[in-house]
Amino acid sequence: MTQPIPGIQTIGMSYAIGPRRVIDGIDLRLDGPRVGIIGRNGSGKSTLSRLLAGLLQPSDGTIRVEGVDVWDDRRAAIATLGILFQNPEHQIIFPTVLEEMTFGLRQLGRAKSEAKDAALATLAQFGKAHWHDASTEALSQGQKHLLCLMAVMAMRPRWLILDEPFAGLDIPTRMQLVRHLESCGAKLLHISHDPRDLAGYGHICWLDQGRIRATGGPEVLAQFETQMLAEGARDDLADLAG
Ligand SMILES: Nc1ncnc2c1ncn2[C@@H]1O[C@H](COP(=O)(O)OP(=O)(O)OP(=O)(O)O)[C@@H](O)[C@H]1O
Repeated sequence: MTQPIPGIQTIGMSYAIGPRRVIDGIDLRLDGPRVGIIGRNGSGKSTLSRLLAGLLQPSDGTIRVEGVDVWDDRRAAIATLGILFQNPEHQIIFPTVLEEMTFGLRQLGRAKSEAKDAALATLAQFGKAHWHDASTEALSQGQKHLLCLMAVMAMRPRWLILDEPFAGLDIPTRMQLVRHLESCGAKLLHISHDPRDLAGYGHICWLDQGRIRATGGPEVLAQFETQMLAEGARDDLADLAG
C-alpha cells in the first residue's frame, strides 16, 4: 500500500464566488510543526482556511491533509484536523462546557461514556476540570477561546488550523492561549494578517489576491511587513483589497 503524502497538499486549488476566483490555482506543500499564512484583508485567508478544513468545496483542484480528501471524507477530516475561528461565538453551540466538549467526539463515533471520559481528561490536562458543568454563556471571551481549543484538542487532531484566533484578546489572555497552543501536540497552520502572530514560525506563505505571492522562511514575514508599510503610506481605504 502506498503511504499517504504527509502534511497538507493542494494542487490547483481554486474557489470561485460568481465569476471571481477568490482563491486562484494554489499549489501548496506544507508540513508542521508550525506553518504561517500571512495576507492582508480580503486576500482570501478565511476562504483558504475553510477550504483546508473541508468546510468549502473547491471549485477546482484537490486538497489532501495527511492523505485525507477533506471535502469527500468528512469523518476522516474531523479526525485529522480541527479549526479555531476568530469568533468563538460562531463555534460554541451547547449550554454547558461538557456538552460542548463531547459533541465533536460523538461526531467521531465515540460512545457517550467514552466521549465524556475523553472530554473530562482533556479538561484535566488543561487544568480546567472544574469547568465541566459551567455555563458556556458565562465564560469570558478568552475562556470561550480556550473552550474551543479544548473541544478541538479532545479530538486529538493532527493539524490545528487557526483563523486569526487572537483578534480582540488582551495581552495576558493571548499569551496564555499561545502557551496552550505551543504544547497542544498538533501541527499548527496559523492564518493571520499580523506578522507578530507568526513570529518564530519556520514556514511562511504570503497570500495575495487569492494567490501565493511568496513562500519560505521567516524572511517572508519581513518582506510582507515592508510591503504593508509601503502600501499603508500611500493606500486609500477606498481601494478595496482582493
Ligand atoms: N460570500 C461572499 N460573497 C462575495 N464575496 C465574498 C464572500 N466571501 C468572501 N468574499 C470575497 O472574497 C475575498 C476573500 O475573502 P476572505 O474573507 O477569504 O479574505 P480574508 O483574507 O480572510 O479577509 P479578512 O482579513 O478581512 O478577514 C474578499 O474580497 C471578499 O470580499
